[in-house]
Amino acid sequence: MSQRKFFVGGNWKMNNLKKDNEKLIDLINNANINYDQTEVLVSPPALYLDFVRQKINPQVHVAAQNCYKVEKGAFTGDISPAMIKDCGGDFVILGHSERRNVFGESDQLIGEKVKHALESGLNVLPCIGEKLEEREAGKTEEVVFRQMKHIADNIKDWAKVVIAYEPVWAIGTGKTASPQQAQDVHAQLRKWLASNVSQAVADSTRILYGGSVTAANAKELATQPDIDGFLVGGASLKPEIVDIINARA
Ligand SMILES: O=C(CO)COP(=O)(O)O
Repeated sequence: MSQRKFFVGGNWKMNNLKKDNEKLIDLINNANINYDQTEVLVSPPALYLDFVRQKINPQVHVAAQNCYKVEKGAFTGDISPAMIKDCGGDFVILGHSERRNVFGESDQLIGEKVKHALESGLNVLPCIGEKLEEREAGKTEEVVFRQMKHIADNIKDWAKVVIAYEPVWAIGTGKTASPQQAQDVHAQLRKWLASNVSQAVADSTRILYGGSVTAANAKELATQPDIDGFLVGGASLKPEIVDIINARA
């Protein structure tokens, strides 16, 4: 188990209306959570950032699920880091596999978004991960290292960065990576950071695992030395998120 502070994020994706958000907020606000031990983040759809920020425990980070790479302009339908901050958000998830694969975002664009979000003063949570066919072709490392490089090249202040490794084949499928499979990739990513950024950054940067995390599998995943927490989708909409947050408690 690492000395890095445990970190659990709930990516609500495009789910829930205000009344459901209120229930989730109540759940988290009333739960027994040791915030000295675990950092907690929730990521509602951007429309609800303000609403969630007003109501949730101030110790909980509030993240947008995406943003664009400039502060303002003629980009119909998009939002900027300045707007996220204005609505009380302090983090943004970037490069989620659904952004990459459903909305066609490139490594290059994700790198540019990381750069602008950091320059705007947000913390960033960039996501990387291979598809099933890439894993089966033995290309997992090649893919995640390439994704990581486009992100890392745009980061100056690593204290504002938490990485999520989310194998695409494990997202929303009920197929979690085994603790060993996840640990292996996390260890390789940390080695990559040591060689390509610095040993200090490799030692201090949290690498979260995401992909079908549940209360049932979180505890064992959380014992792996290079897994520093989770980015949770489906289970973050249910009461079990509290058990996942407390997986190391
Ligand atoms: O995409 C994810 C979190 O960002 C993971 O989603 P699930 O936990 O639903 O598999």
